[in-house]
Amino acid sequence: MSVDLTTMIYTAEQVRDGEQDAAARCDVSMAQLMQRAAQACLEVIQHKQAAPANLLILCGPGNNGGDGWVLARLAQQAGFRVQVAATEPRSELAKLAAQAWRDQGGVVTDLTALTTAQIDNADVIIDAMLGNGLDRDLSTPFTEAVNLINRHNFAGWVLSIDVPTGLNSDTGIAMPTAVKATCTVTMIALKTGLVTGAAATYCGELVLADLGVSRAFFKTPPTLRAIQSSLVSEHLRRRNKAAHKGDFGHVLIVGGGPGMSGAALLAGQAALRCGAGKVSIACHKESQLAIAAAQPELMVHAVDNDLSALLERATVVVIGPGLGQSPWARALVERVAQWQGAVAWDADALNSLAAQPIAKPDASVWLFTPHPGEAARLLNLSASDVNANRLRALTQICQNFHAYTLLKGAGTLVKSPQQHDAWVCRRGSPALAVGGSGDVLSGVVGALLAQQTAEQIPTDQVLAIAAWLHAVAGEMAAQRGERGTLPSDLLDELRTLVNPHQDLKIGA
Ligand SMILES: NC(=O)C1=CN([C@@H]2O[C@H](COP(=O)(O)OP(=O)(O)OC[C@H]3O[C@@H](n4cnc5c(N)ncnc54)[C@H](O)[C@@H]3O)[C@@H](O)[C@H]2O)[C@@H](O)CC1
Ligand SMILES: [K+]
Repeated sequence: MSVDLTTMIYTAEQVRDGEQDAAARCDVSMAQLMQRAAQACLEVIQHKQAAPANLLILCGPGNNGGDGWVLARLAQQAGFRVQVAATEPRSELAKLAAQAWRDQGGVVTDLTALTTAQIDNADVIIDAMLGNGLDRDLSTPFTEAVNLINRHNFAGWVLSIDVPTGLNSDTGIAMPTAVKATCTVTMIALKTGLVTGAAATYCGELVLADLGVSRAFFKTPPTLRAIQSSLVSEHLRRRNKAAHKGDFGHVLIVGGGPGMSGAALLAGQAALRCGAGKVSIACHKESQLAIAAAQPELMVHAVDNDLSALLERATVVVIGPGLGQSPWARALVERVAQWQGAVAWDADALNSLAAQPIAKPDASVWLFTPHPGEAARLLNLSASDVNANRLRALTQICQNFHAYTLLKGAGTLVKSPQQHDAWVCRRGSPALAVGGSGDVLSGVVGALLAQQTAEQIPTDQVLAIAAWLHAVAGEMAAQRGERGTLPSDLLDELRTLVNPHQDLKIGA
């Protein structure tokens, strides 16, 4: 069976523990692995830049530096003009590799004396300062080197070996700054910190170098799995030609408080565009007219605090879009929390649960879609605590609330309460960073829940599929410009994406 190695993602500890074992099983020594790591980097450089070009290789104390020292030697042999600026090598392999570079006549300057002129003279900077051994905040001389590399006016490009220096390879957090690479060549396996958190700001293009041992390594179960398009196409097949609307569920969206009709409308439109059989909206009386006028396919009900009749007819509830935090909103939250079925919680519905928790009935399935601020409120933390370790925050929400959870933000994470590993969405666009985007996502979740039976979608895959659809719709809408894309622009794209098997050309 073929495995897409870029879909399985590991912590630094898993890579450290697993790589030695995998290397032994493949009968490869650690020195050979380092040689292969350097060779892989050289191939990436040669692909982008013909020799002779000026390479400046910055080497740190550990084996990340070791990769840099070996690369220096190989690159010089391949005809590049190579300069090395380094700190004292400390690991045995790095010491040997540094000696081999000097034996070849290579010149070394001290990293503490790195100058702007050295940087400006380079066509390519190779960052081999620190890799997955980073265990504390950067300090001199690494901070200064990172700042020099990140200067806006550097005309060349930057290759980081394994992990951009300063980026925590587990959390994707800069400690406190990190190299902004054009390209990161990571060894053996993708690390969690390269795909979530602030990773997208620092990693550039990600290249996986398997060093000939990845397949042995991948026996280790991953911490994250990348959501792939196949998950969508497996479940959203062509519809049965004899289908009727009752087959595709009835979504009840509870939200649309005074002045916030748009949020409920967007959620309702997304649910319709993603294939829900029927969509009702329970909103404040002040919002009813605006929503009903905007989308005739929506059934719009003004509610006080009695949802009983609507809940009886619903197969799925989405609560939160434009709900607000009034006593009216809280009464609806309390009523929905008692309902036994699948409930997608978002926005102020999550804030309400955070302020006054309510236990989930055993027979209910709850799905949460917080952004980091809402996640922080659910966990009684600050948003920066959540961002410091997104995977940990996600896991805690799943456990504390027994809820399937999607944590928004670049590198959206998804986890179910029963499973050890989590999903990461590697797709998306900064175009999605605009109010209303989350409302569309909750409508997508509602539509998938409504079609769960018809399409046989396991509950633990609903949020993963929703995250992918929303992210890719964002990418598609952003093709006309990231800035200024509106959540309503996603609706047409979603319609295309939820019909992956349909050839939309009209025949004779
Ligand atoms: N072990 C392997 O199988 C392979 C490892 N490779 C390379 O080895 C790297 C890991 O090597 P190491 O475990 O030696 O780790 P690193 O080379 O990332 O760094 C560890 C060293 O840096 C120091 N350090 C950590 N944080 C620091 C900070 N903020 N400021 C200053 N010094 C700091 C540590 O005390 C230690 O001396 C990988 O990232 C990869 O580049 C590759 O050669 C491929 C094979
Ligand atoms: K590095």
